[in-house]
Order: sequence, then C-alpha cells, then structure tokens
Amino acid sequence: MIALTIAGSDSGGGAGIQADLKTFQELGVFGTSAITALTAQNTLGVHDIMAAEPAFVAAQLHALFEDFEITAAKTGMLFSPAIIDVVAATMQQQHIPLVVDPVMIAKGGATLLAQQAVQTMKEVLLPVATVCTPNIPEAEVLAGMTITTASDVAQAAQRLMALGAKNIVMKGGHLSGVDAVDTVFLEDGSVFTMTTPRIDTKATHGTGCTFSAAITAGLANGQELKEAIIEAKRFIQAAIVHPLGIGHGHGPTNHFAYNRYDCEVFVDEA
Ligand SMILES: Nc1ncnc2c1ncn2[C@@H]1O[C@H](COP(=O)(O)OP(=O)(O)OP(=O)(O)O)[C@@H](O)[C@H]1O
Ligand SMILES: Cc1ncc(CO)c(N)n1
Repeated sequence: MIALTIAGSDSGGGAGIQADLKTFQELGVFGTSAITALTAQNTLGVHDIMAAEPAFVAAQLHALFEDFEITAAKTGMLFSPAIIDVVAATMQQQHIPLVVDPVMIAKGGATLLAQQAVQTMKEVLLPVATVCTPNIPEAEVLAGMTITTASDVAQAAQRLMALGAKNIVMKGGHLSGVDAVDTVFLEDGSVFTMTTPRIDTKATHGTGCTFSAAITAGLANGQELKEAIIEAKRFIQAAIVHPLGIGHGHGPTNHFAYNRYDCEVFVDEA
C-alpha cells in the first residue's frame, strides 16, 4: 500500500515529512512525499524556512500520481495560499481519502502557515478533506470562535463540517486535565471521544504530524475511518509514553513504540 504526505521538511526529524514517513513505515505502508518547504529546525525551534515554488510542488505531485497507486494522502505544513491552491486542485482530481492536518504554528511559535493562507485553506482545502485534525488553537482560527467548553468543541466542529470537511478530529492535546481527550465527529452524525492519560513530558514535538500520518496509513491500508483514527490515537500515545530522550527542547516522539509496547485507548460513544 502507498501513502503520500504533502508537508514541510523538519531537519530535526521529529515532525513534518520525516515524522510522516517514519509513521507510514511503522504501519507497513510505503511512503511517498511532496515537500512544500524546507525548515532549518531542531527541538528548540525553527531557525529558518525556505518555501518550495508552488509549481515545484505541482511537479512533485504530478510525478507521484503519474506512477504510483496512492491509496491515501495527508497534508501538513502548506505555508502559502499558492501552495494550498496547487494541492487542493490536485487532490480534487484524485478520488482518494485526504487527511488535512491544518498546521499553523510550531511549538516554539514559528509561523508555518501565512496569515493570508487561512482563508484559502477554508475555501479550497477543507472542501476536499475526508478528515480534518485541528488542535484547539487551529480549530479556533478556522472556526472563528473561542473554544473552552465541550459544547464549543462541538460547535467548532460543526462549522468546519459546514466548510466542507467531511469528518473532524478535535485534538485535545492543548486542553488541560489529567487525560488527553480527542473528540471525533463523523459524517454520519456519530460522535465519540478517545481518552488516554495525559503524559507530563516535553517530548511532544510532532505529535500532530505523527497522529495524522497514522490515520493516513490506516486509510491507505484500507481500514475504516473510525478504526484508523482509534489506531492512530494508540500510535501517538505509545510514541509519547516511551520518549527517546533526543534533543534539548521539545523532543520527538518515539515512532518505534507502537510496534513494541501495548497501549490502551478508552473509546466512549456519545
Ligand atoms: N501530553 C500528552 N499526553 C498524551 N497525549 C497527548 C499529549 N499531548 C498531545 N497528545 C495527543 O497527541 C495527539 C496530537 O495532539 P496535539 O493537540 O498535541 O497536536 P498538535 O498540537 O497538532 O501537535 P504539533 O506539535 O505536531 O503541532 C492527540 O491525540 C493528543 O490528544
Ligand atoms: C515541518 C514542520 N511541520 C509541522 C510542524 C508542527 O509540528 C513542524 N514543527 N515542522
């Protein structure tokens, strides 16, 4: 099975393209990539960014779809309106599941999506998203509202669905509480939560990339969306619980952990 990640390169290897390809590999999927930007980055922060020319992003996508039977794709850091336009136009023609991780800001505060690209993401990318996986700050920007309560989470998800995203995973990593709770809103109207203990760790660099890549790998392998989402939560929890101790800042998660350690996720149908 072949999956595609359309994202930025993280030279530090914990997020972006590198995290996605490691996740695909661990989940038994052949990974391909279209790189939207280079970042000079480590666990302490982003030093510099060099965006790819939109035409070169298009060239990478053309080369991939010409040759490979890609069965699912994801987007990560897309940086500019012009790159989003290229990606959306391509994905509109490909009838495969698309996971949109609406990456906006790195943990150290660097901007990974230009301010003026938010509108483009809402107008052209969400309509082609099979599933969108915002963290709370991203959901606030996309939905144009403040999120504090569970009913805010549901309202924001409804707004993203109204923009065209078919299914939504609202990630709770940025909320407080003893548990890390993600809430999933499916196209058929069903809602469920996925709960794991919140781990007190600095090693959470690339959690969102890894989680969305794991969903993509599941879809590429032909799993149902719900099953792929729950398995992805297991993957990211194992990767957070067993850190590698790399770097001096927000360290990467452990992509090897899922295949080595068991990990429980509590699923609650609302
Ligand atoms: N400290 C933690 N303990 C357990 N799970 C966590 C923790 N932090 C995040 N998660 C889980 O990791 C997944 C990614 O969520 P998060 O909200 O961190 O994404 P993100 O902010 O997009 O990540 P990124 O740093 O890549 O931008 C979710 O399933 C979330 O619940
Ligand atoms: C390239 C890249 N993509 C995504 C993130 C968000 O974790 C990051 N820090 N770097």
